[in-house]
Order: sequence, then C-alpha cells, then structure tokens
Amino acid sequence: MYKRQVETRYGERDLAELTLRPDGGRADPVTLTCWGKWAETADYARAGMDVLTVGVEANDYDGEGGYATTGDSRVVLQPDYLVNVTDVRSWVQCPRLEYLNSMSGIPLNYPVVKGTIVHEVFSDLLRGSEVEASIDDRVEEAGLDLGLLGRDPEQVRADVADHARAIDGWLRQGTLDDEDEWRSEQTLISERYGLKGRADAVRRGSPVELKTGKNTKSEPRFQDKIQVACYALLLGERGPAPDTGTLIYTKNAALDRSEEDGDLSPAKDFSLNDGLLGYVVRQRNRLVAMALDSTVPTGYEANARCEYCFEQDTCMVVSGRLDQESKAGGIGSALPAEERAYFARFYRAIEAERRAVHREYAKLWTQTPEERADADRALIDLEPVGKTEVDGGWELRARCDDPVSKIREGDVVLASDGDPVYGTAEMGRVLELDDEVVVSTEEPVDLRRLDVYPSEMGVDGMLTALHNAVLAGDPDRKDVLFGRREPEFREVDEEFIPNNPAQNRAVRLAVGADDCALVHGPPGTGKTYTIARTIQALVERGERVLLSGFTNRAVDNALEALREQGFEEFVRVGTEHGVRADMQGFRLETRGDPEARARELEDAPVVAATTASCGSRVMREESFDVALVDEAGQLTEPATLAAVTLADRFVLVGDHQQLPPVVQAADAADESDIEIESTTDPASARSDGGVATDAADLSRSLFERLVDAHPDASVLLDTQYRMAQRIQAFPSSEFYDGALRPASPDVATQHLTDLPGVDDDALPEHLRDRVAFVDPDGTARGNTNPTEVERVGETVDAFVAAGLAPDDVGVIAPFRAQAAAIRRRVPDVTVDTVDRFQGSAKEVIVVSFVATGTLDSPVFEDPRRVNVALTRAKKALVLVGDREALTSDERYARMVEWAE
Ligand SMILES: Nc1ncnc2c1ncn2[C@@H]1O[C@H](COP(=O)(O)OP(=O)(O)OP(=O)(O)O)[C@@H](O)[C@H]1O
Repeated sequence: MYKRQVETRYGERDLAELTLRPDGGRADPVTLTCWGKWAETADYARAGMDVLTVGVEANDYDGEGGYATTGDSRVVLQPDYLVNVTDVRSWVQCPRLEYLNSMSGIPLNYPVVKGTIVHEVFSDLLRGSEVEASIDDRVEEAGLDLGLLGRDPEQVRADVADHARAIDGWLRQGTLDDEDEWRSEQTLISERYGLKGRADAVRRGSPVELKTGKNTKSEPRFQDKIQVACYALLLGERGPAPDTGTLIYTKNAALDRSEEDGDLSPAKDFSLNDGLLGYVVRQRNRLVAMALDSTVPTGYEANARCEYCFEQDTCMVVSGRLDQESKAGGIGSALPAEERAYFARFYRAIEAERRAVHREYAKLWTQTPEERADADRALIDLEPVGKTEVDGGWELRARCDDPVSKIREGDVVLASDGDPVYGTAEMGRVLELDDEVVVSTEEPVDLRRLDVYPSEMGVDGMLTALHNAVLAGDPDRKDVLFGRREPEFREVDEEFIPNNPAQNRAVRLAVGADDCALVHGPPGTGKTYTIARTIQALVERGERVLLSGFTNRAVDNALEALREQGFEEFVRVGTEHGVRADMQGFRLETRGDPEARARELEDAPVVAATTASCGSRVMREESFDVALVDEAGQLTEPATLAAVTLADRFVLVGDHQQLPPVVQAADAADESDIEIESTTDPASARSDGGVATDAADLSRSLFERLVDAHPDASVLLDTQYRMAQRIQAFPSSEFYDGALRPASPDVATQHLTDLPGVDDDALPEHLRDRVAFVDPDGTARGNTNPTEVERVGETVDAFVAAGLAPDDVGVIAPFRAQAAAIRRRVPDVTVDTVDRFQGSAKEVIVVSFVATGTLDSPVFEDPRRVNVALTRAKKALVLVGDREALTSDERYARMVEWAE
C-alpha cells in the first residue's frame, strides 16, 4: 500500500501512466502503470491529488522501480475524501441525482417517513423486540411527521406491518439460528477506500440492506448492489472480506401472487465479486474527481434515463435557473448573472468546508490517540465501569482522569473501544462529563475513548439553504439580498420601550420592515430584551414569528425574556438534550398522537429553534411572516438563510464586533495537506488559491454584509446595562466609535462594595480599582503558563476572601489547556474560553492572556475576541498578562494603558 502524490498525467484508454511521489510526496517519483479499467481512474487524476494503491506489482524489469496494476489491484483517488455510501449509490444511478440530492435535503413525505419507520422496526427486531410492540412504538415516535402529513396512524401501522412481515418472516427462516451473528446499524469508515456509512445490518460479517420498495426480479437492482458492495468494502477493512450480500425488498411481502408475476421472495442474495467491488471504487473515484473540480454533473456521464426519473422536474428547474447543461434539458429562464455567480461562489465555499470536515475525519487515523487528546479532540484512556440497557439503547460509563477537551455535555461524539476506525465505534451523546463520563448509544461499546465527531450536517444544511434561497427564493426578497434595491419600511409611531430610545427605534424598525431590519447590539445593550419586545409587538399585529439563533442558549434566553415579559404562547423545537431544563415544558414533543402534535406546531404564533434545526425537514415545511434571528453576527450567510427563507421578512440581531462565524476551512487553509506541484493545471490552481477566498465568503456574516450595505436599515443599541463606566471605556472607543453609554448612574458607578458582604479594605490595593492589570512575570509552557495560573488563582482567592461569592467571579483564558489548569486551581468559579463566555456576564472577570514574549494566541488573532473577553465584567475586570508582549501591539498597548 503506497500513498503518493500525482505529479503529471498522460495516457490512453487502456493504459495510463501516473507519476507519483510515494510517502506523501517525500520519496523520488515512480511511475504507476494503470491497465485496463484503472486507466480510466488515471484519467481523472489531477496534479496534487493523493493516490492510494492496493495490490500493485513492482515493475522490476526496467530497472526504474515502477509499479503496475494487476487483476487484483485497486487505485483510490484522494482517499481522505470520505464519500457517503448512499451518495455512491445515487451517483451510479445518475451523477446529477447525487448533485441534486446534496442540495435539496430530504423532504418530508410519506414514503420517506414510512421508510424510516420500517428501518427502525428492522433494528428493533434484530435486537429481539416483538413485532406488534415495535410497530406501535415506532409509529407513535413518528407522531409529528405523520401529523404534518395528515396520516391516520391506524393506516400507517397497517402499512408498516406489511413490510415488517417480510423482515420477521426472513428472521424466522431456519437458516437463522442462535449461531447467527447479528449487528444492527454500525458506523463504518474506510481510510483506504474513502468511504463512510451505516449498514442496515451485518450478518456473519456480510452486509444486509433493507429496501422498502418492491422488486419482482430474481436479481437485486443494480444501484442497490452498489450500495451493499460499498458496505462490503468497509467491512473488509476490519475483518474477512464478505463474499455475499443480501437485499431485502420488504414490499414484496405485501404483493399478491394472483396479481404479480416474478420472484416475490423479499430476500435476495448476490455474490460480491472482485469486478463489482473494483467498479464501485472507480465510480467513487470519479465522483471525488468531479467534486474536487467543482464540476457540475450533466447526467450524460452515466447514461441516465431521464424519462423514468422522479427528480426530472427538479433537475430541469435547476439546470434552467443556473444555466447548466443537463441531459434532461432545462426549463424556465436563467437567474441573473450575479445570482448565478453568488450561488457558484458559496457552493464552492461550502464544499471547501466539507473538505475541512473530511480532513477532521482523517485525523481519526492519521493522528495518534495522544495527538488527538493534545489537540483537545479526544478523551483517551478511559476505563469502562459499566453498561446498562435503557429505552432500547445503552448507557455507557467510564472513569476519566482528565475530562478536558472540546467535548461538552450534550455533544454527539464517536464512542469507541479505543480504536474509532477499526475497533467498535458508535455515535452517541454525552450525558455527563466529569471524573465519570456517561454516554448514550444505540449499541453497546467498551467505552475507552471519545472523539469529537466531525459532522457534515452543518455543511448539508448550508447547501440546502443556499439552494432554497437562491433558486426558490422570492425575487422581491432577492432584490434586497443582492443589493438591487434598498429595504423599505412603513412608518410606525407606537411607543414600545419608553425608557430607551435606541431600543424603541429598533422595535419600530422591525415592526415596520417590509423586507428586513438589522439591530446592532453591543454587549449588555438589551438585545434579548428588545427581541422579546419585538416578538410581542409582531404577535399583537397578528404575525406568525420564527425566533432563531446560532446557539440553543440564545434561543432559550430570548424565550426566558419573553416569559419575564409575561408572554408564553411559543413552542420550542429542539432535542431533549439541546433545550434548557426550564424550557422543556415548551418543547415540541415529536412522539404521540399525529393530529395533536401537528396542531401544537402549526397553531403556535411563535416557534423557536436554532438555525441548524431550521433546516430540518419538519421546519422546512413551516412558514412565517417574520423570522427574527439572534447572534446573527456569528452565523455564516447560508446558515442565516436557513432561518430567513422560512419567512416573508426578517430581523437580524447581532454584533459583528464580537465573535465571527466559525469556518473550519479558514483554519485548515494553512495546514492543507495538498501540495500543488504543478500550477499549469487550472483545476489544481483553483483548489489552491480558492481556499482562502472561499473561506472569506463564509467568515463574513449576512448581518455584517447588510449593515454595511444598508446602514439605514439598522439601529445601534447604544445604552448598556452591564458595565461600570470605567470598564466600558476602552471597548466603546476601540470597537463602537465611542457610542456606548451606561444606562444609568447606578450602572456607571457600580462597584464591588455594592454587593452585600464585600469589604473593600479586605482587597489588596491593586484590586480596588474597577479595572486592574497584573503582570505575572512567568514563562509560557506549551499552551499554559503555570505562573500565570497561580497569579490568576491568587487574584480569585483575594476576591473571595473579600466576601465575593465564587459564583460572581469568572475567568476567561484563551486555550482550553490554560482554562483547565486554572479550573483545577480554583474549582469553584467558572473558567472558560472566550467562545464559551459570549453572551454571559459576571460581577468580576479575570482574563488570563497567556502571552509571553509574543502575541501568538487565538485571542489576539482577532481583536473581536478580546472585545468579548473585556465586556463580560460588570463591576471589576482584572487583566493578567505579559506587559512586554501586550505592548508590542498598538491596540493592546492602549489596552494596558487603560487598565493600569
Ligand atoms: N429598556 C430596558 N429597561 C430596563 N432594563 C433593561 C432594558 N433593556 C435591557 N435591560 C436589562 O439589561 C440587562 C441586559 O439586557 P440583555 O440581557 O437583553 O442584554 P444583551 O444585549 O442580550 O446581552 P449580551 O451582550 O449578553 O447578549 C438585562 O438585565 C435586561 O433586563
């Protein structure tokens, strides 16, 4: 097995030679001769791509040390591009189908919902459940979906029972005895073939796939075989390569012999021969080559037969609107050129983000467990202490000596026995994270390691939102988005917030907006309060409102503000783990009576969900008069569109002087493992130079873009209710042109001694001021600075000794490692990174800058992070950092001067 990089390419159909540099480009070039069908793969290879070969032979006779493919060889292009098995399946059917599916997301329709229920019943039966009980349970679980589709649960149960008969009958066959080794769905990844997926089931090491359609031929359908062959490749990576695959067509069990001809048996076995497996690898290569090139498939590639395709209409609309070539042809007129350019730009940026997610996946095997742990992306060396079966799933427990990483309670993670790629791994959710970790999974695992699970869900959601907004979006709305006209407003005179003119203007603007309104709220200026007031004003006018935000926390905070203002007519859409405890009572339950569940959602005047949930198939069916999106400065443009496209008008609330959108491709651009050796090839030149510009498109929020483009559509909230004047001074002048003012003299002059039991005299001299600077005079060690940890500890101790409650003190540190070290020193106070602190405040904040000698730290990369750190404090702010390093930069020199 060699990993190489392509240098040049040339060749003919049946023989192609690739010049590769083995060992990741470090070794001398060698030639790989690709014979027969592998010549086709060589044809797609581009300079700069990684190539992995399996079973090639050395060409010793010519003395040049080349290699050639044999009958058993496989050649894999860019193996770290992990293609979903289901995408290979649609690609083989028609490459354009795969392209269209990736853009439009899975719709809410009855075949899809029924298919999901049948698959779940299948898993239940494999785990030994009884058929009737499983059907009842799974149909009830799908209550909301079925209600929105207007389905009668009795009829659904009957439909599902038809399919379940096939499964049950097959499971009871004599061939299946206690010896049969079964596993239901399993998360599988192949680093060699660049594939990932979840097989419906694995029996004695062979893949089994369930299809809810009918098939009366004796052979399985070709694309279904392809899917099973992919799982076979994945399974062959961890054990003996399976030689048989099984497809179960459950609809066959419902067919009547008197009306149907052919082979009505649901289960069809077929042989997984080398020819088929090689074909699958080549199709995947082609898909990857086109994806990396950003080539849009036409449908000609696979000789697709458009007349029988369910997607024909969508296909024609997309090609018509985007002026693409397609086999089915196009309908309608093309979008204006700037919209097509916008679509193409964001499409590329989102695909660059997908590549970044794939690179994260690849780290599961390219990095050692220790490297993963050091990068805060895994908890390793866990000691399993127990597994319990609960509600059809499992709760795994393990001891954990050092629970410091990116992983948080509520996160979806990869739980494994120590080897997430070749061992047993399951996706799960972290329920508790302390000296003991508790994770819930569907299948049991000996819990020895947890990894951050790089999910493509965010990327898929952005693509769907882009598609819906540009291709299906309202043309009038798009005039504003594309800057062809100014947003329009109706005059509103009502007084909404008498004590705060800027907030009042913001509500008026939002209520009177015909298109959109933008509310710029610096720290503590009452964004949440204004959002709640705006929602009420809109509902009073009979409008239906979507309340959204980047995080669950923002959404729940806004709902809390609504409740404080006496308004409770809202429904919260989200998972049990995502929604805060005090909002669980408002959470939309998806299980239950279909009609009741659907009513709950459809009758709610206010629906609240994160922007990520706005892309769910349920939310995509909802429509609103106004979408109000909080934390809009932290959202990428397509992520904002996911909420905005569900409504006629929108209001964005945020602060682009605080944290910007997190874009992985931007971080990855520097460490890209693709070395471009030849820039003569236009494709490779684009993939190199493209990364930075693509990431830049995503790093700028729609909020920021619109505030700049339409200043008249925005209001700056200028009155802050949080910080003492002394604390506010520097952030206000640096980030808000000096516009911030305290809401009242009480806010301006607040001091620690206002708090009951705090004794000013007990504080050391240098901590009596509202802002203080402490130079720890230590040396950074890795990402922590032990001396600084100690000085932060002493500072916190001094505040507590003077009578402050530990809960009133917070510490902000740039690195998780530093945060962890401080947390160990002062376990009773909240210690976290800037990202975790955005949106909250404390009486006292201590900021640990961990800068010794240089300003080489994530806080300084973007001054907006420092803005967030400095604006969390109400009464006292202490900056701990190296004076020399900080004053080497003009901005931070001003900061030190202000603090001293
Ligand atoms: N018009 C107002 N009158 C009285 N109190 C207000 C007003 N607006 C905001 N507040 C109070 O000011 C405090 C801060 O407001 P809020 O939490 O809405 O700020 P925010 O801008 O959302 O903060 P963050 O920067 O953390 O997002 C809250 O206690 C809120 O009740």
